Amino acid sequence: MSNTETSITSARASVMIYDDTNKKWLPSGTSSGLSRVHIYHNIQNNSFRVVGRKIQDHEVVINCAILKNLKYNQATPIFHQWRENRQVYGLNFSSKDEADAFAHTMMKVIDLL
Ligand SMILES: CC[C@@H]1C=C[C@H]2CCN(C(=O)[C@@H]3CC[C@H]4C=C[C@]5(CCCN5C(=O)[C@H](Cc5ccccc5Cl)NC(C)=O)C(=O)N43)[C@@H]2C(=O)N1CC(=O)O
Repeated sequence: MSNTETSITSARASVMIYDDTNKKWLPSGTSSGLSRVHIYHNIQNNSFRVVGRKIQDHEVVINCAILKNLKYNQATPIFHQWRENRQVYGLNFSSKDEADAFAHTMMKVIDLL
C-alpha cells in the first residue's frame, strides 16, 4: 500500500472467490482463513480499492478497484458479494457488526463515485 492511500474501514472476513466452472466458492489465496480487509482511499487520484491480507501470513488475497457501477450484494447479514469483470468476490465476515460497518462505507464510496 503506497503512502498516498489511507484505510477508511477494515473488517475481518474470509475472502472467497466463486469458481464458476465447478459452481462453488473457494478461499481466495493459498489457504482458507481470516483476512483483514480494508477499503483504501487513494487521495492522489481519489480512487478506492478493496485490499485484503491473511491475518496469519499477510498474503494478499484481494486487491480490486471499486468502480462506480459496482453492485454490492448483501446476500446474508454476514456474506456480501460483488462481481468485477469475470470474477465474483465474497466476503464472509466474522461478525454482523463488522459486515454492517464495511457495507456502510462501501455503499458511501459507491455513491460518491
Ligand atoms: C461461502 C459459502 C457461501 C455463503 C453464503 C451464501 C449466500 C448465498 N450464497 C450463494 O452462493 C448463492 C446461492 C445461489 C448461488 C448462485 C450464484 C451466486 C454465485 C456467483 C454469484 N451468485 C449470485 O447469486 C450473484 C449475486 C449478486 C447479485 C447482485 C450483484 C452482484 C452479485 Cl455477485 N447474482 C448474480 C446475478 O450474479 C451466489 O451467490 N449464489 C452463499 C452460499 O451458498 N454459500 C454456501 C456454499 O456455497 O456452500
